[in-house]
This record gives sequence, structure tokens and C-alpha cells, in this order.
Amino acid sequence: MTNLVTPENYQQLLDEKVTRTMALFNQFDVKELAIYPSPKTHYRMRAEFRIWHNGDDLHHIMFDKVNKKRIYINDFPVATKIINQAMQLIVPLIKYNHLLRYKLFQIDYLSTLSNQLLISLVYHKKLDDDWTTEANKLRTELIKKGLDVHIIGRASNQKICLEHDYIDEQLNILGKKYTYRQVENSFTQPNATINIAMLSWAINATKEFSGDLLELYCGNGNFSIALAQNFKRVLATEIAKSSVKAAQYNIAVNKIENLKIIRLSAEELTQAINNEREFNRLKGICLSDYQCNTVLVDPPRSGLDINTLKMIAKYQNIIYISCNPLTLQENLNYLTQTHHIQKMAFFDQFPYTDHLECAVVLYKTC
Ligand SMILES: C[S@@+](CC[C@H](N)C(=O)[O-])C[C@H]1O[C@@H](n2cnc3c(N)ncnc32)[C@H](O)[C@@H]1O
Repeated sequence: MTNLVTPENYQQLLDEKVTRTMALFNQFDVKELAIYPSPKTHYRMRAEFRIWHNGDDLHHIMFDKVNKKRIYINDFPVATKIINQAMQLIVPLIKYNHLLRYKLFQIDYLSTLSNQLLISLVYHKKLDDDWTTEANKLRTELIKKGLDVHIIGRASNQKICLEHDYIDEQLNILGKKYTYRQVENSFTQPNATINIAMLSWAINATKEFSGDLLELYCGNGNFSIALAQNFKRVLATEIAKSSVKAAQYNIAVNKIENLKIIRLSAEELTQAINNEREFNRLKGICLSDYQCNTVLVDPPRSGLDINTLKMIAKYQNIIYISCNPLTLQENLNYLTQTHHIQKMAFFDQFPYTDHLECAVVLYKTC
């Protein structure tokens, strides 16, 4: 952390970021704004490092964004304690093991509040049975040292999972416990405390809503599963196969009976709703049976394309979760022609950076 980026400066940095972000939305009539700070340390559930080989030594490194210089990362207060623990344990275990260290160039960590950990070792070489044997021994050593860990080996066109490629998160949201399967290399919210705040906010914001919910960009069912209690039925869609598979597991394990998740891109769903195209993946689902008063979108940084924007503008209530205030502002320029902003919230998903996660509830005015 540089001088400015310290927990002591957290509040000041957040205040400045909120002021800058709020300026983007001054043109809209925002009546209610809530701000949700992050824990100041150990908030990031995942971290990726390059590995630097220096003689016998191995180091986790990152590159300075400005001068591109190498930075040795000995401890990483941004990431969870379990990731920090694993970083300390793994280097001495692999640095004298030729099979595990040779051509290792990256280590990715994914952790959960339920204290599970997935480590991906990424190589510039083909991985074989001997590698798998050594990686299993490494896993056994890490388990002996108290880590609930899974290991994956990755190389070009190769992925070896020692047991499986996911971990199960457990979140307590407004007094209810939920299990969320998180798959390696698939989208999951990076700051679990902030995720709990977002899910709680969304549950409270939709408490009085009625009818069915349509959701786009649903990932592993993060919002759909928590929000299903507030709606008669939920239909959610997502493009990534691995996330949809995790979502199906999450529906079953959380015993959610009024939620269906279908693999469809936002563009495909828009075509289906506009009766422009039929999809086998929608067999058995009659879209016109759904009485969706509410639509929830949580798109990637690029925001919504114009056809999806036009499609969601037909709904009475819109919940828009955004990781990019600039594209949110652009999309709100369109949506506020038919809707007004009822409430807005900022979630500090990425402390000490310029990024702020925003959420908006819009009601139809005409
Ligand atoms: C910001 S993430 C949100 C995921 C989820 N709502 C959550 O809270 O974890 C965006 C999601 O959109 C998916 N996605 C990206 N492009 C898409 C598209 N064109 N259509 C549908 N989903 C898409 C990604 O795979 C990712 O899961």
C-alpha cells in the first residue's frame, strides 16, 4: 500500500470518490442515496499474482500500474486472511519442488467467508501425471496446516482439478443462511461483505413489490436466490455455462422453488421477448405467462445495449446494479425518459480505487 492508500485514509478516499461519482448523477433527481462502506482490510475474496523466480527464491509480485515496475507482495492486506495465510505457506512448499515450480508464472486465489480456498497454479508447460502427484502432496501439506483447500493446475488448453473446480460460500443475509457455489474463472462478487450489503439492500428495496421478477446477467444466481422470497416467480438469465450450472446447484441447495435460470444472453432474451426468435433453451417456458412488474439487471462494465435498454424500459420497476457509473449514467439518460429514480445506493466494492458499485431503483412514470 502506498502512503495514501492506508486504512487511516479510507473514509477520506471514500468521501472523495462518492463526491466525484455523485456529480455524474446530479442531473437526475436522486431523492434517497445510501452509502455502504467496505471493511478497510481483508475484504477481497480473490487475488491474482504473477510469480517471480529469483534464483532459488519465488515471490508473489504485481506490477505498478504507472511505472510498470515489479512490486514484491509479501503480505496483501486487501485480500482475506485465508489468502494471506496460503501465500505464506505455499512458497516454502513449492520453491524446492522442481515439478511444481518449473514454468509456474501465476497463482490465483479464490476464498470464501466460509473459509474455503481454491488455488490455481498457472504454467507455461504441459502438466502430466507426475505434476498431479506432486500437486496432491502439496494439497495434503496445506490441509495439514489447517487450510480447506482445492488446487487446480492450468496450462494452455489444459485444466487439471485435484478434486473439483469450485468452492461453496455461505452468506447470512438478513438472518437467513444461503449457500452459493462459486466456480473458478467464473464471475463472483469480489467483496463478500459488500455483496451481503447489496443483497440486503435489494431485498429491502423490493419488499413491497408484487408479481414476478425477470433478471438478466444473473451469474451464479446471486440476486435471484436472495430475492425470490419477494416475488411470486423469478425467471433469470445468464450467458456463461459454468455460472448457469452453479446457479442450478444453488437453486437446489437453497430449496428455492419459484426460480428458473436459463442460459441466454441479454441479447437473446430480448429477441425472445420481442418474439423475433425462438430458442430451444426456452422449451417448456411460456414467457407471456410471467407477470413481471420488475426487471433486475447487473451488466458488465459496458452497460446495456440499446435493444436491451428498450426492452427493460417497458417494465414498471427497474433495479439496475452497475459496476461502472459512466455507463450507468449513459443508460439512465435513456431510462429516465420513462422512469424516475426512486432510490440509489453506492457500495464500496473496491476500496482505495476509483471504482464504485452503484444500485438504482426506478419506477415507471409514463
Ligand atoms: C457483473 S456480473 C453480475 C453477476 C451476478 N448478478 C452477481 O451478482 O454475481 C455480470 C454477469 O453478466 C454475464 N454476462 C456478460 N455478458 C452477458 C450477456 N451479453 N448476456 C448475458 N449475460 C452476460 C457475465 O457472465 C456475468 O455473470
